[in-house]
Amino acid sequence: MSVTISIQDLVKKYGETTVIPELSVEIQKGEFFTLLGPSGCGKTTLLRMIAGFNSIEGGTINFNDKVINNVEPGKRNIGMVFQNYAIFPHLTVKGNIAFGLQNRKISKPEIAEKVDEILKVVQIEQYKDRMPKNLSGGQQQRVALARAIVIRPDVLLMDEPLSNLDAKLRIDMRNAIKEIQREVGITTVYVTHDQEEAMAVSDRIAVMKSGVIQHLGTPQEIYQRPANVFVATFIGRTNIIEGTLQHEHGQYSLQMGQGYQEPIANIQVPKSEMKSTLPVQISVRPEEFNIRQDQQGMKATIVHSVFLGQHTHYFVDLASGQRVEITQESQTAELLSPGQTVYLTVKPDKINVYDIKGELNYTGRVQL
Ligand SMILES: Nc1ncnc2c1ncn2[C@@H]1O[C@H](COP(=O)(O)OP(=O)(O)OP(=O)(O)O)[C@@H](O)[C@H]1O
Repeated sequence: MSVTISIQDLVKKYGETTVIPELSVEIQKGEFFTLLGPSGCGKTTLLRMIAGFNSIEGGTINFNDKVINNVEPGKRNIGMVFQNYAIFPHLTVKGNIAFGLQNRKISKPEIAEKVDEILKVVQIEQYKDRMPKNLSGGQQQRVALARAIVIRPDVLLMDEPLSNLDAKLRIDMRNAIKEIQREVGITTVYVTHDQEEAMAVSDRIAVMKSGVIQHLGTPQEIYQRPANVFVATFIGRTNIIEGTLQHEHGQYSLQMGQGYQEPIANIQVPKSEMKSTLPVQISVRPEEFNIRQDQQGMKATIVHSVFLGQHTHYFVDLASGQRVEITQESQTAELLSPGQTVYLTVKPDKINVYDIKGELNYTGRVQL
């Protein structure tokens, strides 16, 4: 029941093209682990390798201590849920869920008991005798999930399971999936390109680009200290601003925009790159700016505002001409008007400073 998945130096090639070059990761027992990244980054390819549907051109996949590279898919004890449900249209809900058990030499009363138990877990007991065509998309997806977990798999693999559902149902279902996964405790690998969905369900996320894991961490770590500019811009919204990092008497300060300099702690620049002035890219999330009227900070001009109830979203031009997005709690004070001059400061501990290529986060833990 439930395994650790260790992936070592895994390589996937299609003909001459390498889609995954030497990927290593360890997915913990019972963990909800998500592969997140843009279309074509190799999420599905990696999931299919874990399932056994794709050949492996190098490296190993282990379930606990056992190498499963050459174990056929049917013998890996895996449950799978796909985007298109893949439930049998000619079987009832019960029939669909029982299907996987009927091949497993389990007695009929025992099958009925297991099916009833799972119907409760995924909360579709009242539909057990219905045909799939008489169910909503969300209910069909619950059937698919029930069918995948009723066999008590060691690993649950899900590939974009919610993408066919409408926006509200997607949110309800992702909460349901998270709850059910927690209840049954199966090691789960989940594929999505939707960063909000990934943040909502995952214990840890691997953000991928071109077959390479760019950042592996908890949703909080990935949001607050993205490893590089690609991750910072892929997860949530952010502003990337050019600036310079000054180093004097062992202290760092950040120059951003005209006339705005802020001492900054927790900076680690590799010795080989250290200069007294280093051009950098700075990532500031919209909610980390302070808008001020007291001439402290970067001078900027309000372009327009969008009132969203609890929050107001401002588009603001810096003196350099760069437009940034700022989210503020809507206060009782009046909205700032287009054309109005304001001053911006940022919370220094919340910003991320990257090398000029955007590849290395000087603010995070980096290898010196
Ligand atoms: N059978 C195949 N033959 C050749 N190339 C393939 C094959 N399957 C996938 N690829 C390529 O491998 C890369 C990774 O594809 P994959 O489907 O794993 O991406 P993905 O991250 O799951 O994308 P999406 O979110 O669009 O499903 C892509 O460049 C794709 O074109």
